[in-house]
Amino acid sequence: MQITRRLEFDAGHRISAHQSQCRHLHGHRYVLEVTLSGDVIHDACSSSDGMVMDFGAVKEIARIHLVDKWDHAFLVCAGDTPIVDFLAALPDHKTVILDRVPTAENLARIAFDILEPLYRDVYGNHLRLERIRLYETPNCWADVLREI
Ligand SMILES: Nc1nc2c(c(=O)[nH]1)N=C([C@H](O)[C@H](O)COP(=O)(O)OP(=O)(O)OP(=O)(O)O)CN2
Ligand SMILES: [Zn+2]
Repeated sequence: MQITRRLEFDAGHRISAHQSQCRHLHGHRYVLEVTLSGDVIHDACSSSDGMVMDFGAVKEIARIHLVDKWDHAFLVCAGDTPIVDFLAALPDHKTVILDRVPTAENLARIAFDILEPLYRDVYGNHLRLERIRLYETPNCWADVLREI
């Protein structure tokens, strides 16, 4: 069985080498979809009876380990030095420095790699992170799928 939990957050970014608009500083309301697979729990004594994982618990893991860190942050590549230096000069600015360009593809990959071990076997019901889908806009998204 598969379940999906959707979370949303706001963040700024730019793609400095982009030929068009995206080289400018701008932001998105990102949508993160976390898709898990696992066996449905059959335990009348458990609050998760009938579930793969409680949607609230799915959200808490993604919120604590990813969304709270990226929400209202500026996501910047370490190599984008003018912006890294500018943001460092702003007192207490929420900046997330990444080792790669903050495209939807790269952000989805980073999200998958952070979250995958955190969902693995949480309930002993073969729970796995199957897919991270990250919407950069309502029309543009990237998927990272579990490979093994
Ligand atoms: N493969 C990718 N292409 C682009 C990315 C990306 O992350 N991966 N990012 C951008 C820009 O950052 C921007 O977020 C996308 O803007 P745009 O193409 O304008 O998307 P919209 O949904 O706003 O487009 P509409 O034409 O208004 O629907 C660019 N490319
Ligand atoms: Zn963008």
